Amino acid sequence: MRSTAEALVDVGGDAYASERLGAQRAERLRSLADLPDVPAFFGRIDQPDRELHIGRRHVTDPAGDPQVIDWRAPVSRTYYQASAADPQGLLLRRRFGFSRGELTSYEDEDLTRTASRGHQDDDERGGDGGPALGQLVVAEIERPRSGPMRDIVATIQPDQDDIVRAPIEESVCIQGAPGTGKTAVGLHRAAFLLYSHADRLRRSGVLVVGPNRAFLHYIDQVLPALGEVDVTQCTVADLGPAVAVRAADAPEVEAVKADPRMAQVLQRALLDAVREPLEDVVLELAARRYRVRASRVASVVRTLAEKVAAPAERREVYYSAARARLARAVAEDARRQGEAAGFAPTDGETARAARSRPVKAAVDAAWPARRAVDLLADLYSDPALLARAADGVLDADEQAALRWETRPRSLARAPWTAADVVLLDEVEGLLERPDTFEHIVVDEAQDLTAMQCRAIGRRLATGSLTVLGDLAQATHHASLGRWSAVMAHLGRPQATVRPLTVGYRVPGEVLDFAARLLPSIAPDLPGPRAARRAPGSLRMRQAADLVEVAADRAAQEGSTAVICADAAVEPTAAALRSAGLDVAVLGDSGTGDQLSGHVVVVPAGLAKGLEHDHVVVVDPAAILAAEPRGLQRLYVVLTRAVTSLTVVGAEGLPAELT
Ligand SMILES: Nc1ncnc2c1ncn2[C@@H]1O[C@H](COP(=O)(O)OP(=O)(O)OP(=O)(O)O)[C@@H](O)[C@H]1O
Repeated sequence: MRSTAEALVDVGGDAYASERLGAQRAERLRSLADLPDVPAFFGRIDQPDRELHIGRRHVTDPAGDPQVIDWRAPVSRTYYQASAADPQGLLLRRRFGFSRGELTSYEDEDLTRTASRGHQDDDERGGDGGPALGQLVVAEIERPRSGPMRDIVATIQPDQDDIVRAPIEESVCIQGAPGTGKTAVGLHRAAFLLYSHADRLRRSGVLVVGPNRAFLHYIDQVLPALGEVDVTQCTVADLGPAVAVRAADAPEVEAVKADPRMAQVLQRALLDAVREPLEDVVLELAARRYRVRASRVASVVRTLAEKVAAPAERREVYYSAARARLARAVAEDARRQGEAAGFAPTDGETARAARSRPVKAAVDAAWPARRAVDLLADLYSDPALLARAADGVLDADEQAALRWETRPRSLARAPWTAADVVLLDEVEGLLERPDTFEHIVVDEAQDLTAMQCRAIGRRLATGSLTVLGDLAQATHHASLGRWSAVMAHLGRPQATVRPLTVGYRVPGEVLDFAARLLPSIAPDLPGPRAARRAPGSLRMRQAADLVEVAADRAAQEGSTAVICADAAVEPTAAALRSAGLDVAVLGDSGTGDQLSGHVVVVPAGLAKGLEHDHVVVVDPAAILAAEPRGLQRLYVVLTRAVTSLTVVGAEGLPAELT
């Protein structure tokens, strides 16, 4: 297929057509480029009359006959869904095992055996009564981690496949315990939708929103490995305007800024400067003078203000565009007067009149141009404006929490906080229509505040959402706590919540241990079930044993992370280095070499969503004490391990875990 594409000659009817053909061919070659170590197929299904190989993309022979079927094609579905109990027309499923691109093994499942026989085989039962996993699937899950996240296309499980292939119209919300594959499922769903609805999605795109740069860096190879290179990935902060964050809010201040009532306050503040004019506008149109009555202009201003204040999904007019509309309305009024008097001003003359000085002055007075940063700075530093905008919405204490002592002279150096960026984005969403996407995948969504949800929802004009998260891992104090609230603020309140309960990452011993925190942090959630058990995977050690434990784990195959309270990162790294260990520290940006260092020290605040073969959790008491939701943070860090978890300083574990 590659040589066919390479051999084509880009001759179109003219230079432009030839150039377009060349660009298309380059695109095709790019999508056909092989990634080293990525085999052309990973599975086979045998139907009574044919055998089909399943792979990451279609492969055809020179005659155009399919040799490998794309995993996303409808016929591939049986590869993921068939079981002995419900063979779906298959006789056999074969999984191929590869090592560094070389075929090393295969495993057959005879789907003609009856269900009861299959499930009684000891080696087919999952760790905690979960699904029966073949040896190749277990080997894939346990394969040592290094570097970024991998795709799971060869081994997607039936409950995961249901979500991956849910119809594009359906917004889905997935509540899944740690390591159940939420992130993997969300990314594979993006790839599935891009394949199944290529035209629709390539035009307006797919967006993946993650919690921080380190996480985005960790997942950024998955979609390219699946042949999808045109997906935008960003953090919620990236959605907002590029202002430098120079300050942090106290929790009670952040709680006010994250509250959805702020949307109303900001909208009122924006429209506060809009004035119905008291004076007529006198303007020239096609060399004649006209007077447009103040009452006429006022009525246009009122209508526009109502339209700008409409809920986002029904908003037709944005604040900035309303200025041009107002100017046009004034000029059009003059034109009608001219027509009534027997003149016929042209479109061009009317447009010129709309740009004339008296009309501009009238628009500036009635509907002043605004910038988000000015508006928010005004709101924070002008108590009278704040009182007008927040009247009946925020109480006196809440208003006081927002106030700045003084308005900084330069707004570029203002003490903006992360929550302010979200508010600035809300204002920008009133000023201009944001760029929108046809599908948005939101990961770690349990931590979103109402205002962050609104920022994401605004970017979803008519499309649908895949929302992934675990309420038990919600560490942000202003997060919403209920999926119904998250989905409502995202603008898709009807979404169904689907659970994923089988944990693939964490061995049963470790998962059961961490889950003892659930009654305290998320009593309504079902306990997770581990797909496999690994005796000896959980160990408790004294604080003094840190260096010895880290050295021992680092000597094992796979990645080793030492997770500690954010404030303890430097001393912990220093202690390990002075013992001669090769240590990297994971920073916000999460660059590759930090992730593949021999021992990587991970601040607890950045551990979410990541995983490592061996995890050493240092001083749980400090992690617990570092933040109001310390128990949730501890649950996150205890559920990062694929192979082993060692708690160092186990004497400081909370009562639930001792
Ligand atoms: N069907 C599968 N086959 C092989 N590996 C899988 C499968 N499902 C999940 N995994 C692996 O399990 C690990 C956890 O997956 P993932 O990170 O998507 O879980 P998560 O639910 O997002 O976890 P967290 O709650 O910690 O964010 C990953 O290494 C992933 O590759």
